[in-house]
Amino acid sequence: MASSGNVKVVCRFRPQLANELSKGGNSIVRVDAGGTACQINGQRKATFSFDKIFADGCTQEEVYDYAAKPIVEDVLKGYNGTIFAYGQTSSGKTHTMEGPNVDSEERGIIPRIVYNIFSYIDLAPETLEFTVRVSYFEIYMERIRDLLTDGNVNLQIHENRERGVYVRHATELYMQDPEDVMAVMRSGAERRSVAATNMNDHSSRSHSVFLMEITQKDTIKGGLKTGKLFLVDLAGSEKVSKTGADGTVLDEAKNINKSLSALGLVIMSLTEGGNRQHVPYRDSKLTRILQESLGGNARTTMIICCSPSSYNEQETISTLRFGLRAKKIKNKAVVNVKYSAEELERQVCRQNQTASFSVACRSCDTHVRLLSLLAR
Ligand SMILES: Nc1ncnc2c1ncn2[C@@H]1O[C@H](COP(=O)(O)OP(=O)(O)OP(=O)(O)O)[C@@H](O)[C@H]1O
Repeated sequence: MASSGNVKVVCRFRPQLANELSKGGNSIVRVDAGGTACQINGQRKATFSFDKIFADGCTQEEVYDYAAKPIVEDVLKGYNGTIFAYGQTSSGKTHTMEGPNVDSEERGIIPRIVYNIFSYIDLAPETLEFTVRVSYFEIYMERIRDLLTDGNVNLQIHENRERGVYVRHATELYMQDPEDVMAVMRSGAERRSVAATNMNDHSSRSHSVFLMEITQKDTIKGGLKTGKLFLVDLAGSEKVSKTGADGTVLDEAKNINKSLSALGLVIMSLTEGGNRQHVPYRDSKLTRILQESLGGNARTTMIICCSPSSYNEQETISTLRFGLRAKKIKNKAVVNVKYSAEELERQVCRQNQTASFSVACRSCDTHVRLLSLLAR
């Protein structure tokens, strides 16, 4: 089953932070009552529309319900899904994806997804057997580092027909319950590259990718359905004059800005009348890993995180423009299913029986045998 659709773009404004207020920043954003348009009333006046806009004061649950829940439902039907957070440094990406505390109402999208997937599994019929596999890595200075083990610091990206684009030798762990996943996330988060800057005491210096792969086997009909879910917390773009970056933090900032530019170029080629035959996915590790999520076989939601403060007006407008472009990307998602030989036979027979011209039994048998051989 295939379905085409645009990337869904959700915008979230966080409250003003102390450092913005201390610089005399005032809120320049007004979100309309319908929650799909916002006005920026700063030095520049502009209006932007998205699938949904959350003003500061919205809850983590509201963001999850709109931005993530439908993608989780799709992944459980066998589609690939991606949710990623984009925005300038300290705009609230990690707050949105993980939250400040995974054990409270303030928990972010990833812990909510994990608990929801396992409650779905608990309620599913016993004839379905599930496996949940996770990996967790970061792209730091254009190198892929495994966050689930020490020393695995320069992983390579490969592609084949079976798996599509994947990170070779990334640790993959099978999970039994949500607490397992949360423990894995916590230990991965401890390995993440974080630094203090003038804009954020815990600024992520890498793009992190938390990948969950859910496979369901129908023990009666046979056949396997697999949905891959990419949960991506991007490093924030930053103006080094504002973050005060120097030394390693400055090198990190240059790499972050470079890979975010590569992401911008990919989005530009997929939209704005660009040449879809030559989308520069290979220009950065980030865009290569997100290849299927941007213009490919996935349901994708992008959450653009913004500051409402006049202090960050320019960055907010540039993030909102980025979101507008991303909204034009078209994906074509298909259910990843492998039928058993028996199920294929049943389907061919059904098709032959409903065809308007009748096919001789002998010919039908021939087809059935051929397809079941192919399926083995
Ligand atoms: N919706 C929110 N409500 C309350 N506080 C928030 C919200 N969003 C972000 N914050 C606070 O703002 C600060 C920066 O948030 P966060 O670290 O999530 O930003 P970020 O976009 O991930 O930054 P970076 O790109 O530098 O890693 C944190 O102290 C966080 O707690």
